[in-house]
Amino acid sequence: MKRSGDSEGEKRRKRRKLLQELGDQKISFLGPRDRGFQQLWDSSYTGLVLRRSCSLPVELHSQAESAFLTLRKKGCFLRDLVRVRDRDVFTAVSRALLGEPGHTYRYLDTHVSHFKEGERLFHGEKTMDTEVKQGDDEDSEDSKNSEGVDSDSRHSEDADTESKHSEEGCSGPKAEGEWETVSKNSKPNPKGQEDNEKPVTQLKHSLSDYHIEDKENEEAGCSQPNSPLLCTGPVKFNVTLLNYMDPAAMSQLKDEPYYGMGKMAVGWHHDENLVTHSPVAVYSYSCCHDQKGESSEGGSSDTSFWKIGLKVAWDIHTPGLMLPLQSGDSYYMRDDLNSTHQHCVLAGHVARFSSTHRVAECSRGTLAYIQSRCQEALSYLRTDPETGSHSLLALLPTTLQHCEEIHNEVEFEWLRQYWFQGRRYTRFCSWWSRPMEQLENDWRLMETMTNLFLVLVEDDGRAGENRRDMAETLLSALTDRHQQRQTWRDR
Ligand SMILES: O=C(O)CCC(=O)C(=O)O
Ligand SMILES: [Fe+2]
Repeated sequence: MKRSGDSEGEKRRKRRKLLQELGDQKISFLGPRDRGFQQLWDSSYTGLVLRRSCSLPVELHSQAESAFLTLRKKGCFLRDLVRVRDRDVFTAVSRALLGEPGHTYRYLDTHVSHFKEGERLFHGEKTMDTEVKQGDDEDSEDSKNSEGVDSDSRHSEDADTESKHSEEGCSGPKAEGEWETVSKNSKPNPKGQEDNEKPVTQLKHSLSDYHIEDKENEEAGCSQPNSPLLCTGPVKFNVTLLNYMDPAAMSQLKDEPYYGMGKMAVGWHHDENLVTHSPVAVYSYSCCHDQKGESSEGGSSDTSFWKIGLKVAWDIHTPGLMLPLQSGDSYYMRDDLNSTHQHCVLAGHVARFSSTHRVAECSRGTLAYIQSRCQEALSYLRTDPETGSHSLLALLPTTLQHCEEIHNEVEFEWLRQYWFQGRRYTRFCSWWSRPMEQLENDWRLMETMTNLFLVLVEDDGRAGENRRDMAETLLSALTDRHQQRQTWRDR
């Protein structure tokens, strides 16, 4: 989902220029209590749709809640170490990724989540492995709010939140004893497993259905005025990224810098790596039902609410929009909203889960894809069945170039990404272990190929032109690999 082809340098320049223009001033933003809010929404934030909690079945809310709490209890939410402007930083929110078997999802340059079909918590709904790629937004430094802390702190943090929630009885309609039942059921009992998987799948299906009867919702007081959903759906979401954060356990949240909207759980960003105009649907669940925020003075701008911030990308003149969310509310970013605008998540006072659904662009992100790429490269390698010795079947510079590109792709986009943090998820899901071993074997054969190419160009007996081309191609591939390996070593 590239909004523009700006290079990092250009973005930096643009950002600096805007910040200079802005000086010390904050840009204005509007919330629901402010006059002109709806007009601003209609004129500058079309594509944003709010779907109130009451438009989804009550059972779905309570099932989703059980699923979230069980996942948290099992430690499935992990903070991702992402790459932001050449720095590695931990996301403030903890995440888990669900999706099709063998599919991966990229954001901000790292494999983050890693589950798969058949595992206890996710059968029926599949988990996957996430790659991260450099963000392309102008605010990529805060594109995901993050802080450089040791990953181990996450464990104590999760433990803290768990006990905190129990103490405060912050579990919404469910009492603590019932969470126990959920987690016990989910272990040995297949029926219990299904109970945990279904809600996430069901959420995805409910949110993918665009045919919301506005009239019906209006009567129930559910609809947001002037924000009809177009009947374009249902859409087939292929990625579910779950987020979790307890603000009480997070002491170093950044302040939203441009508008003064408050503390950010997720900084300004565009969602990356989606098919063009993929809608993004987000279900928001906060652990205490925001009663405090609703009734207190200041209402929606009350800091106890979780809120979404939206802004027009590269624009310091259009006011920002701040949308408070009550537990069970969902919102959609439709049409080109995600590419023309940025969004952030503003932390409320209680712990909150969100289930985000998207259509990821995954043509180069599946296991089947990388396996077939490896086969392409290895088709130029012959192994003698008798001796096991290897030889090259094609000796052209273009073949060499092609093989070395695949070699780099499997090493840097898959193996290193996996070993960097994708592997953390093996304790919940071993699905990727075997395929990764196979990819590593393929990679090893490609190392053999590189050595054979090297022997070839070092062979003084070989004729001039071709040998020179081969040497140049090889040198450039090896230099590139060397640099990339150095970057990974530094990480
Ligand atoms: O939690 C939310 O409401 C949205 C989170 C988000 O922007 C993301 O995961 O990309
Ligand atoms: Fe997002």
